[in-house]
Amino acid sequence: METQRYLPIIEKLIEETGAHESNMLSDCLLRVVTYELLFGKGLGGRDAGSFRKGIRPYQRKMKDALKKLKEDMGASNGKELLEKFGLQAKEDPMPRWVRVNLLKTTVQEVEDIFIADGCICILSWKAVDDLVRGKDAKAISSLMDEYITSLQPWQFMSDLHLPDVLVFSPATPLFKHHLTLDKKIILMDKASCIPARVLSPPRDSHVVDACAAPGNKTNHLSCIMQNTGKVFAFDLDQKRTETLKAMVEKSGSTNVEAQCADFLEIDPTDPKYAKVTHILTDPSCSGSGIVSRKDHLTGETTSRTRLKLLRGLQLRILNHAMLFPAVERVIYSTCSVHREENEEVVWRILEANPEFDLETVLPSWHHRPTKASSRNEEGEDQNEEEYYETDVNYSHLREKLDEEITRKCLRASFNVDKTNGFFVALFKKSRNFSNETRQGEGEHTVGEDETQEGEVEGNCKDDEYAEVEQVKEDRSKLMDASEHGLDATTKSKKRRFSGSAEEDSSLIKGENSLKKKKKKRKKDKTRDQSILNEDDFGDVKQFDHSLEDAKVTLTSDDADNDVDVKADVVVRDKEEEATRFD
Ligand SMILES: C[S@@+](CC[C@H](N)C(=O)[O-])C[C@H]1O[C@@H](n2cnc3c(N)ncnc32)[C@H](O)[C@@H]1O
Repeated sequence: METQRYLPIIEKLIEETGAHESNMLSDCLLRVVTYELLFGKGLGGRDAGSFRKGIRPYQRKMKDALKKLKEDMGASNGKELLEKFGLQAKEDPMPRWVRVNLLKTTVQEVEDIFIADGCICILSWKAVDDLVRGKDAKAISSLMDEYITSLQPWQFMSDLHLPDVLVFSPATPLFKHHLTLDKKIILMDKASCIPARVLSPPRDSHVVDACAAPGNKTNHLSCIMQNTGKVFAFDLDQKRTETLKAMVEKSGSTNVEAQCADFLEIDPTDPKYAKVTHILTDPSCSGSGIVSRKDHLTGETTSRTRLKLLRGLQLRILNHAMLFPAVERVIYSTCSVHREENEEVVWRILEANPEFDLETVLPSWHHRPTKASSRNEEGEDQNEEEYYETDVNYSHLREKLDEEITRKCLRASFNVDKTNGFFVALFKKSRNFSNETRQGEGEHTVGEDETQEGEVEGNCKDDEYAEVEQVKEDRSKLMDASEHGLDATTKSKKRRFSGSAEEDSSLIKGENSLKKKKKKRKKDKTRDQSILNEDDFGDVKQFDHSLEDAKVTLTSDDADNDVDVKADVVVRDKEEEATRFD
């Protein structure tokens, strides 16, 4: 790391003295040896013989050049020189994370190629299993931290959590490396490699990548599925879909069908998607976790309105994913540090979809979300009061879900994990909810079948049941409507969002049951009563209205309108995407 800090000075001296023309040391070794010679402990050690030999012809010139540089810059020692170069204040840089594209090569081959290039592998993939065996998540994390902070320039190692990920010392120039250009390695943050690996669709499965461009995770899915089965990859943005398609082709993913489409418009009941069991949702987010941006510190992305809008989109995408009839596992990720886009989304989704439970994301990972009751996760602007104040008071559910989410979801951050800020949740459909149960649900009204109500109550208490049921019914109506084309969908959505919550409820639920539950709920404070009602979805509603308007126009004969409105929706999305993370 120290060599890294001095790198601009070292490179200047190497250039000035012509040492880069030496063919006795590789580029990386030359930099390390120069650092040791000029700023470090020197090259007196017994093992330094061959390095001394390599640098000897330039040793005198280098020392003279450094002396002159210090004089010119008015620095009396190395530390002052660093300051003069403006390097002192630099934070620890991000290590270079690399995912091996297993469709084109192997981890062993990549290790060998970098070693042949003069890099030093301090931990090979072959040694990882033995190293982590018997260790718990906390021990694995601190081991990872020890290794990663000891990485010297041009050194690299295998990751301890993800088998196809390598990590290089910061600033290792990999952008133009032939392995990168050939897409044998993909330069992506370690945290971004977690969702596909955790979703882990088996060979031959059918998978949806709902928000896919530029396609890093799509290719990762293909790798894990060994190019078998099918990945349906969607992205709303035309240009980004082109990038996605290029990525798919160049990276050797042959099982991907990429399409420029709004995932929310994809009909889950289309027979084409009947076998979709795994869905990856990585929707637009504030991007506040991206280390290089740091704009969460300036408040640029933290506007509550913006976060609410994004959360609306994220909720809709996740809810839509859960409508696929055969879906078993849905993974959700963001590169945001905000609870609104992370824990709160999971919270609401769990309540609206009682047939889904959380699964622990990467059990060997230590860093988990902080409980809502304990403040101050780094970088977050929430506090406990705000968290509960802005939302419904979940009473007994609040603690249960808080506990569940903080135990099973995953957080990543630069300070703890040397990655971008990231969040991952894995939803799994519970076995109690077979497809038959689900299809049958639409025909039941609450209260008519106490057994069924009892089953659901296993997931949430009576008071909340009515609202959860309402959302389920909404969703089944949307599915029915989608079978009857655009007009029907529009009508159904209109019904859902144009009327009062009361009107909607009476459309959806058995009157008697509704009255019974409303009477009971009236006793409670208004804010406490619902789990996922229209207010909760205010943000979603806003999105719905925009799509709604679009659809209404689309039903007219005016083809120009058609284009304009579609463009309008895309523009809105693009505005959100202005801060996205690729
Ligand atoms: C965070 S990026 C996805 C990154 C991608 N998963 C990867 O790993 O390369 C979010 C993407 O979601 C797309 N998006 C947003 N809303 C969408 C929608 N309703 N349907 C499909 N794609 C959408 C955006 O265009 C953007 O490309």
